[in-house]
Amino acid sequence: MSIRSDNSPRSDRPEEDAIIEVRDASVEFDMDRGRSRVMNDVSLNIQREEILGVVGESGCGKSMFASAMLDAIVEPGLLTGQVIYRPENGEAVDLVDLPDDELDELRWEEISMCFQGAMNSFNPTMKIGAHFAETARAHNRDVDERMEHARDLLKELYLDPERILDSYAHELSGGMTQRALIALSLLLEPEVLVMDEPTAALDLLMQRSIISLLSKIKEEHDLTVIFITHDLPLVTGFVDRLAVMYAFEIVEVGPSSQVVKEASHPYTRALLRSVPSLDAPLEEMHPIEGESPDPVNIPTGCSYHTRCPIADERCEIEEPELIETNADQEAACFYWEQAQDEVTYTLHSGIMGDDE
Ligand SMILES: Nc1ncnc2c1ncn2[C@@H]1O[C@H](COP(=O)(O)OP(=O)(O)OP(=O)(O)O)[C@@H](O)[C@H]1O
Ligand code: NI
Repeated sequence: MSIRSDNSPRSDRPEEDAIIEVRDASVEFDMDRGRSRVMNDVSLNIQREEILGVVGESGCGKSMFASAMLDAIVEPGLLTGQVIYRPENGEAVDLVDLPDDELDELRWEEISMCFQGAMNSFNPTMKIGAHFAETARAHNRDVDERMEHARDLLKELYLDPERILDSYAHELSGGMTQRALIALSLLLEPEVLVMDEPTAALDLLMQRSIISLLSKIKEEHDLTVIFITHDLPLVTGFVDRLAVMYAFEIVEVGPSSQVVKEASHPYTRALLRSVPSLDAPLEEMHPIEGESPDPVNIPTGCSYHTRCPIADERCEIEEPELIETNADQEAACFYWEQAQDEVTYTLHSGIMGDDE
């Protein structure tokens, strides 16, 4: 295994701080309609103990990115590039060419994932408790001792451990199932937790309460969290950094509050503009016009040029790289400075989270 260190994005902090380095990672599917590239040369350092939010429209590749963090792309999808995991005390490994048995060990123990749709993550014929016991057993842990830990985790998530462990998923509410899944993913005390739309099916109150629980759990367990969502305003106050995906690529990344206040990429700006305000009249809503790209037919040049109000000929031909636009902030746009003037948006209350 060779680990390259030359092409890290400029604004990222030194490599030693990164717990996961994603380098030129792509995912392809061979389909009847042609080859489909559903993640396109993504490079990003995930810093130890940060909360990284990954946002973008439905179908832009967020779940592919999440699955790549565990080399868990569904068959027959093919992941290429590098996903280097750097444990605090130990040798770095590239998950992309790690043997299956080592990968199985690393999942849950080092990098854990809550997949999209908590309900489907539990086997309907098994009680919740059996999932915890099974996970401990599969990783050769002392089951009694781990079940004790499971009870503590469930309590931390304001659940009644005995009731939850003795129930089937369908006997619980969506919020309870989701919290039980979070507890399960923390059972083996992982370093990194990847959460794919963990609050999508829940009401706003439950979404907010799960997010505040996650902040607490993150501090207590020194976790690195990758939080995937299509709901930008939900996470801006909670995540340290935001990565914005469009058409299977990261088009902007930077400190969350800075990206929200001074977005560089026209797509990020359009996304912020499209956020509905609770008190604004309907006619003031601005959904992003046009359709999100088809992975079999990605536009040439900048893939956003077909929807971008400031795109010109250059954007149709040349593909923009991520460039630094602000301290620790990068965007993939030739005309990001122009976008500041021409793609306007207003921030309304709520978008920065409750505490700002
Ligand atoms: N098994 C598969 N085979 C082929 N293409 C797939 C497969 N799963 C997903 N895709 C395609 O990959 C692209 C990225 O999908 P992905 O699930 O990562 O999007 P997403 O951003 O997570 O969307 P959502 O917000 O709806 O969850 C989409 O165009 C999707 O149609
Ligand atoms: Ni998804």
